[in-house]
Amino acid sequence: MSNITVCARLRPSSSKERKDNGDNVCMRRLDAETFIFKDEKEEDFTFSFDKVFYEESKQAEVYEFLVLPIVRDAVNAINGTFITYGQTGAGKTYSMEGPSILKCDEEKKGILPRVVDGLFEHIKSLNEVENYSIKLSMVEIYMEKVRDLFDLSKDNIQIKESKVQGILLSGATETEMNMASSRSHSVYIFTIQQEFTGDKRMRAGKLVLVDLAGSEKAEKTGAEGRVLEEAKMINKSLSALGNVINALTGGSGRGNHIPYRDSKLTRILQDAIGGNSRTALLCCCSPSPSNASESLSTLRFGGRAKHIKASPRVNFNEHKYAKKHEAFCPNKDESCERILNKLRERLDIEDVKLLEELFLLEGILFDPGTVEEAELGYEDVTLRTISALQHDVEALACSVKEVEIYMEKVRDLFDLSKDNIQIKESKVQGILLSGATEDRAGKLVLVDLAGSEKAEKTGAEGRVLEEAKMINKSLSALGNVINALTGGSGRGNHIPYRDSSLLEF
Ligand SMILES: Nc1ncnc2c1ncn2[C@@H]1O[C@H](COP(=O)(O)OP(=O)(O)OP(=O)(O)O)[C@@H](O)[C@H]1O
Repeated sequence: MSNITVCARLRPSSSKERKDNGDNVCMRRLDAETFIFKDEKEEDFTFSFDKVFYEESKQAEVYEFLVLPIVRDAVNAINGTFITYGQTGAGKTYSMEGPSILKCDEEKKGILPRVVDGLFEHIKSLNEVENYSIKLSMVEIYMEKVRDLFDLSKDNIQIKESKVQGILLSGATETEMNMASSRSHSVYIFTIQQEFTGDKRMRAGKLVLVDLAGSEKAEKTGAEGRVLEEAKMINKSLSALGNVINALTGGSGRGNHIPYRDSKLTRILQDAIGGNSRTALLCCCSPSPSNASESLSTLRFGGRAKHIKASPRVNFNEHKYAKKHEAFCPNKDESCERILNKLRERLDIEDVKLLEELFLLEGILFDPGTVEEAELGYEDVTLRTISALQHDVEALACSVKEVEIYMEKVRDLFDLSKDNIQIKESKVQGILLSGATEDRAGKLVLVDLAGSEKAEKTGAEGRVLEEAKMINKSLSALGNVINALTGGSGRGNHIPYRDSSLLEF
C-alpha cells in the first residue's frame, strides 16, 4: 500500500497583491514540509505535506519530486496521475505548462514539456525494449462535455471503459506529440506501450496530467448567466472529485462504493486515482490574505487527499500484454474454453468452476455479462485487431525482401519453393512482393546485380546464353530507367519501370 503524494505550492505575490497587502502573507514557513496558515479571523492552522514548494521554488524541483517518480512508473507500466488543484490564479497552469507552453526558457518550463522529455529519456535507457510508442491525447472538460483539444470539432467525446485498456476516450485524437480555457479542466493522457526484445512481451502504462479549473466557490465569483453556470459546473465536478477522494479514504459511509460516475472528471480519473495508480497532487495557493479562505479550502482538500490509499501494480497482464502474437489473438477465449471443456471431462464441476473464475479474474476469459460489457469486449477485439493490422503494416514497411531475380522471375531466397513471386502495387504499401517471406530489418533495399558482361562476349551457348541475354536485358532496362529519371530519355515523363521485374520491384 502506498499513499498519494500531496504537495503544496505557494506562488510569489503578484504585483497587485503586493500593492494591496505589502509584504503581508498568510503563511509562515516552518520547514520544507510544514507551515502555519493564518485565516481571515487570524486563526492559525498547521499544514504538513510531503513537501512544500515555497515562492522561490523552481519548476525542476516540483517535477523531480512529484512527477519524475510517476514518469518512471509509467514507463514501468504502472499508471500515474498528476493533478494541479487550486483557485483561479493560484499557479496551476504555471506549474503544469510554464509561463507559456509554446515558448519559454528551459528553467521555467512546466511539468508537461518535462514529462515529454522524461518519458523519452527513460524509455530510451531501457536496453531490453525493442519497440515503443508514446501517444498523447489532450481533452478539456467544459460544462460536463469532453472536448478534443487536437480536434475542436469533437466536442462531446464519450468516456468508455474497456477490460483491456481501462478508461478510454472514444475517438479522441492521439498524436505522437491549444490552449485550454481556465474555466475548464484540461486533461493530458499519455499512453506508453513497449515491446520487449527476446520474448516480445508487451506492456503499457498510462500517465494522466490534470490541470483543474479554478476551485473558487461559485457564489464568490460574483458571476451571472453563463459564467455562473460554468462556475457551478466546475464546483459540481470538483465536489465529485472531493467525494471520490472522501470515499477512497474511507469517509463516505457508503461501504465500498466510489462515486466515479458522478462527473466526467472523476469518470476519466477512475483508473488513474486510487486503485491501480500512483497519484500526485499539487495544491496551488496564493499567499495573499485576501485569498485566505480559498487557500484554506485548497489546503484542506490536499490534507484529505493525503489519506488516499493506492495499490499500484504493473500492467503486465498475461492477457493484455502477453507475447505479441498471443496479445492480438482473437481466439484466446476459444482456446481457454476448449481447455475448460477437456477439464470438464476429467475434473469435478467445482474445480472447473474455480478455474473459470480464475480465468475471468486474470482477464483470460471474457465474461459478456451485460450488453455494455459485450459492446466493450467487441470494441476491445476490434482495437486489438486494428493494432495487429497496424503492426503488420509497419512490419511490412520495414521489411527487406531478399529475392533473387532469375530469368525475369522473382524467387524467394527464404523459401525456394516460391519461385515466381508476383509484383503488386498497393496504394497504401506501394510495391509489394505478394507472398514473399519477410524478415524484419531496416527500410533499405539492397540489390546485388548479376554480372554486367555482354552476352555474346561470354561465349556461352544454350541456357547459359539465354540467362546472359536476360541479365543484359534487365540491366539495360535499369540503364534506361536511370536515363529517363535524369531526363535523358526523350520520352517525356514516362519512366519504363515495367520493362523488367528488377525495376518493377
Ligand atoms: N510559481 C510561480 N512563479 C512565478 N509566477 C507564477 C507562479 N505561479 C503562478 N505565477 C503567475 O501567476 C499568474 C496566475 O497563474 P496561473 O495562470 O498558473 O493560475 P491558474 O491557477 O492556472 O489559474 P486558472 O484557474 O485561471 O487557470 C500567472 O501570471 C503566472 O505566471
